[in-house]
Amino acid sequence: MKFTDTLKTTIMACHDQSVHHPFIQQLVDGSLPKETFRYYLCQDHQYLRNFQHLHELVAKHLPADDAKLLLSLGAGEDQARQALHQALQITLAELDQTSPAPTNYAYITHMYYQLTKFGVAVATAGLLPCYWLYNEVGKGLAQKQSPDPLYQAFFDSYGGEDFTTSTTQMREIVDRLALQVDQPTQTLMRGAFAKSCYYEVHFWQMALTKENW
Ligand SMILES: Cc1ncc(CO)c(N)n1
Repeated sequence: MKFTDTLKTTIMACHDQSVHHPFIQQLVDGSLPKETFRYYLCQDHQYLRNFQHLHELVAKHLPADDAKLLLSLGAGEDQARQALHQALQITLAELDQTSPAPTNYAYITHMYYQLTKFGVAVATAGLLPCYWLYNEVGKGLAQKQSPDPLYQAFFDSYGGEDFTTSTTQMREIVDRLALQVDQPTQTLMRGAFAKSCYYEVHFWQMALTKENW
């Protein structure tokens, strides 16, 4: 069994909590207020910027092939996001000026902490739920047809072939890293993964309540 196979129960629990969460349910039935989705997109822009920066930091510690692969993973998502930003007329200034809300801040700082405290293998495990969860949610909701095409486009971008390939590749990177570390470090990798899953679920709640300081 590969290392990431042992994480399946954790990610599927996170998936179940996500699809039952009112934020996702309201995207599916089209009732989510546009203001709430805008809030989510602005917060998520901040999240993704830091997520990308973490990819750059982690890549410095990986063999050249995996470093290149890691840095190529997020490209498709950027394009899908730009389309959503345009549709909702969210400006670059607005995206840049958004300050991370408490849950977002906690998730971001958690990812940096895993890297500085425990190193590259643990940090990379902490980045994996981001791919895996959205891919599972996207695959499950790709055929649902939300009455709001914008919301359906959001799901479709994560359920499609490109993001599925990125998710598989990220799992393979984590599997290769797990083979190179000892058992206690594998336990830390599981811990980083589980904490990120926790924050993923709370990210929906943060958006739904438009959490603020
Ligand atoms: C918080 C969060 N997790 C995962 C993804 C998927 O990339 C995202 N865009 N945002």
